[in-house]
Amino acid sequence: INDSYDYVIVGGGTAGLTVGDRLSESGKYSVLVIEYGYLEPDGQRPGTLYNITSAPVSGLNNKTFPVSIGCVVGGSSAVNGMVFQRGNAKDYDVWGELGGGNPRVSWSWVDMLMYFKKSIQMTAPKPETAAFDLRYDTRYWGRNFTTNHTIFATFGNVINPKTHPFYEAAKRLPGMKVSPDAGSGQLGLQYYQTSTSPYTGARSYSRTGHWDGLNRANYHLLAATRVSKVIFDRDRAAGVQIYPRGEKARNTVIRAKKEVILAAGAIHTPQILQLSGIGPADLLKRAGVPVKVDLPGVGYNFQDHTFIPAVAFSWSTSPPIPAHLNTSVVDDKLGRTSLGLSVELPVVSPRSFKRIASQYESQDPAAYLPKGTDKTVVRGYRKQQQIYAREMRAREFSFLRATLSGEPSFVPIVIHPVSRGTVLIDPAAGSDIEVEPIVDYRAASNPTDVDVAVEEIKFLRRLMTSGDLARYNATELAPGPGYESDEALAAWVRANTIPSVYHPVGTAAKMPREWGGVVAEDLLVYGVRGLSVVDASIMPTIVAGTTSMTVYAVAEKAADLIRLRAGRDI
Ligand SMILES: Cc1cc2nc3c(=O)[nH]c(=O)nc-3n(C[C@H](O)[C@H](O)[C@H](O)COP(=O)(O)OP(=O)(O)OC[C@H]3O[C@@H](n4cnc5c(N)ncnc54)[C@H](O)[C@@H]3O)c2cc1C
Repeated sequence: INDSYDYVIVGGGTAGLTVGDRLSESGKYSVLVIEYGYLEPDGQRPGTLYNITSAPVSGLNNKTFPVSIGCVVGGSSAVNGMVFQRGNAKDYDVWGELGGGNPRVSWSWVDMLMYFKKSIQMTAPKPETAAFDLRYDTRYWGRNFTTNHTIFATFGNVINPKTHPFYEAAKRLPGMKVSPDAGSGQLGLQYYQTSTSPYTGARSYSRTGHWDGLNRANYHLLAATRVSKVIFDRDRAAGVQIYPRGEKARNTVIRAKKEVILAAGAIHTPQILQLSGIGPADLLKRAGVPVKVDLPGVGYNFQDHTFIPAVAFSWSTSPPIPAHLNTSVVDDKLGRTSLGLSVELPVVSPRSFKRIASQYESQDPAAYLPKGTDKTVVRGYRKQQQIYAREMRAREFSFLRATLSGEPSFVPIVIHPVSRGTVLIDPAAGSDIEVEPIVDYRAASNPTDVDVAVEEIKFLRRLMTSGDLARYNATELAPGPGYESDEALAAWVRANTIPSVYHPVGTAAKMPREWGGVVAEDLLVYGVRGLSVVDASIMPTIVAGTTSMTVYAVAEKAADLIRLRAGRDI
């Protein structure tokens, strides 16, 4: 390990290793990735997570919840569920809208699609799945198999035939579409991939795609090492202060000649920024951290998907499976391909979507944000509110995601929540990086999210009791009898919602500074030079799918932006 590098990357997770690989591949720049987790000899150890408990969530009956994030080389991509989805095309167009109009950089769907194709190689489904209406289109994917140094999206070899009756029934619900490809950015029914190597059947993640086997003299990884803060020469990020895991007294500094890149994820990136003096000034003062830049958005705009673990039914007789699909279901190394739904609000709730949109639109934007939220952050939220209200009435923005497992039980996800939480250092802990930040999901703090969840339950009831599936006389087990009124359902939602699908995003948002943004369109942090953020924190709004695929694409795009400015003084 050297004393200085061109690029110092904080966090060897999903984004960190992707950027590290790209910046080092030409051989021109030296790159160091610093990761708190261990480089596990077996490549992964599921369950290697930070030990964080959330603040009590007042909208969910004051319960606390575990905050799961990977703590290992590979970060959350080493421990995640490997469900590999993108958001809606509209999600990225909204990112463009929330960019404030920088003519040189665009984050809209067409631009991001280029990076989805660069970052992920898709392997087509096997002939065994041909009997199903599995739609895919290679135009949405990278198809470069000349190297193992990539991330794979792979279909399983088999499909559970029990999904078929659900597919047929859901397809016939009014307004429902079938997506041409799970990566097309379009809504509807879709069979989707997992992040699995087609060759080995093992997890494909940032370590296998962007570290293992590269052996470049200019690409170093320092594992089991904590970055405690960014250090500055006047207004330029000059490097980071680090210490070996568990040995806080052994501080040293590694210098960055070109840029410090924060890729510590949506929980720890805002923590490091705040402990480096970049954040809401009043919070930093209370914690005794000298203020470098008063940037009120750091740690605000926190979003995650919320879900209900079971909206459950039982059959009196299960739907029959057509003989041609009823082949023996043998799980092989690639596992099964799953079937998902991505549904817009007018289809989830033809009766109530206009009311929900109008009520949401007319809210005072500060009403459900944390007390004392800075006016710039409120302004940014107002923008998001206008966009979300518009999209609640439109057909390109999903509000429900669920997997159709083949069993009469569902896990509905509020995929575009409007509540916003915070990730803030604990002022009582001062500048101690070992004390985890206070993670306040604030899920369901905005009643609109509860309204949407109630409509999701009614949608699933319609799927099970009308149309194709009506004849199987499903009995509802959860919520169950007695939950008819919206009020009763809302109370059930608050009692049963989990505030995180492990998709934390948004805490260092890419938005204009006057809208509470933390990074500009080029991902450079406002108010200093030579410091950028490249991870899930930069998403201004959460996407309608699992988040890792979007993080890979963000990292690929960021690497191009960073290389572009490498010759300039920033
Ligand atoms: C349990 C779980 C299940 C999930 N399931 C799915 C799924 O099925 N599909 C999907 O697409 N997504 C899933 N996700 C989410 C997805 O994996 C994440 O959104 C994505 O990986 C985040 O990438 P990132 O680069 O922002 O952060 P991470 O990959 O979390 O990387 C951040 C890294 O920074 C390191 N770090 C933090 N602080 C410091 C410090 N001070 N010093 C040094 N290093 C530090 C961390 O140890 C970590 O390795 C899941 C996540 C979890 C945790």
